[in-house]
Amino acid sequence: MAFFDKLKSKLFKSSSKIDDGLEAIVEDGGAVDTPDTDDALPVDQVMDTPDIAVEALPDAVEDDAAPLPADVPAKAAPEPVPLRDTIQPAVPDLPASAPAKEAARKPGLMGRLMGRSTAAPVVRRVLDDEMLEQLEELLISTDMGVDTALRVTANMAEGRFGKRLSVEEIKRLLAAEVARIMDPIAKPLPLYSKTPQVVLVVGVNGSGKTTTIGKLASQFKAAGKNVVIAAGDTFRAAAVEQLQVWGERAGVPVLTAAQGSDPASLAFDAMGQAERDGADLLLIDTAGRLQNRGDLMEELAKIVRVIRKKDPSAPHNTLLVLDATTGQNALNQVKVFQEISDVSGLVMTKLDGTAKGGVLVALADKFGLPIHAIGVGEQIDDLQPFDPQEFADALMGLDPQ
Ligand SMILES: Nc1nc2c(ncn2[C@@H]2O[C@H](COP(=O)(O)OP(=O)(O)OP(=O)(O)O)[C@@H](O)[C@H]2O)c(=O)[nH]1
Repeated sequence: MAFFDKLKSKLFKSSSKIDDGLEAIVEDGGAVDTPDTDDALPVDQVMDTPDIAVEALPDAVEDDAAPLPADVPAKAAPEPVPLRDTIQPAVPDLPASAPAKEAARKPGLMGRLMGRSTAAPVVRRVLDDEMLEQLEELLISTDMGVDTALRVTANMAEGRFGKRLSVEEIKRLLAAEVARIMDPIAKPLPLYSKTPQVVLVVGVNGSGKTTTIGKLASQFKAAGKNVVIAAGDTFRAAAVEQLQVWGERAGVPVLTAAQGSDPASLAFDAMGQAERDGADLLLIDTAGRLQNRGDLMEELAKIVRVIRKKDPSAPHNTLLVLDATTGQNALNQVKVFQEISDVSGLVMTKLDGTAKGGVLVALADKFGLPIHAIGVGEQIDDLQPFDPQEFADALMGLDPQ
């Protein structure tokens, strides 16, 4: 619960945008429940979940939850990541608590017969084409993207046209749809039995690569893993210093090279040190200068070539770090980095304080790449495992269920 509160308060900007927008949409053409309208449309009927949503829920959750034998071959056998506060994805509840909540707010039978109201009135609006369009626009404004917003709202509307919905009910229905899209891609960073496991971290400058590596190193170290960091962005002195600070804090060695020197040669040395140290994980930072794509592609390719001399199966993960505040531009970055490297999973940073959190839904919908973790601040604990239902609820501004 504490985790949820934190995520929710940190995703405040996305959720408050949806909050405000939904209030306005429902009030525009909605009406306060009266005894007549209550009787006409029982809440539990409104909240019936279409079959499509029910079927997709349980499957995806089991994948990563099963513990794995220790001696399985590399890449075949991920074990759950030992991130601090790891929360295994829960089977998303069907959106059943909204009716219960709102029913609880309604006056009892006697109260209604006597015309007494014991709670604030609930405004509901009939779901029609116009309202659906408004909902689409609202989701698009959180950077969910047109295609994804259309799909989310269409699924949510299925079987509910002509029914009267309240803000709370719409939030729960939309959250269920979002969680359904996100569920298959919520996967902790897999850990392999083969060590050192080499994790190449890529992303444009400023996306949060350095910070994410620092947080990952600290959290893995705290979980008992032996970690080595290679400060592979040899052009940016500030990035190297930042990594050294994280390294000191976490008690993790950070390998650096002279400014402007060849990152591939640093990566090679780091492989050597990781092997000598018996490290479990080698995290390699890389440059993010997309201005010259050809150069960056060649630089990454060279790093890969060189580390494969020591381990032909490396890198075992290529983590793309994306900045949520860039909104739809993040989609473009995935495309570009998929072209120049073998992206195996995503970390989305800066979800705190942005109204563009919906972009994560668009990413999940479009690329289906695993989301290993999300950044919700600059502190070590602000890198969290990705939980689809909590994310969906926080995005919609829902209270904990
Ligand atoms: N609010 C917030 N800030 C973050 C988060 N992750 C990183 N930052 C900040 O974003 C800024 C850029 O982060 P870096 O880790 O330096 O990004 P980078 O990709 O390594 O960028 P270069 O060092 O320029 O290559 C820093 O000020 C970080 O503190 C996050 O999840 N939330």
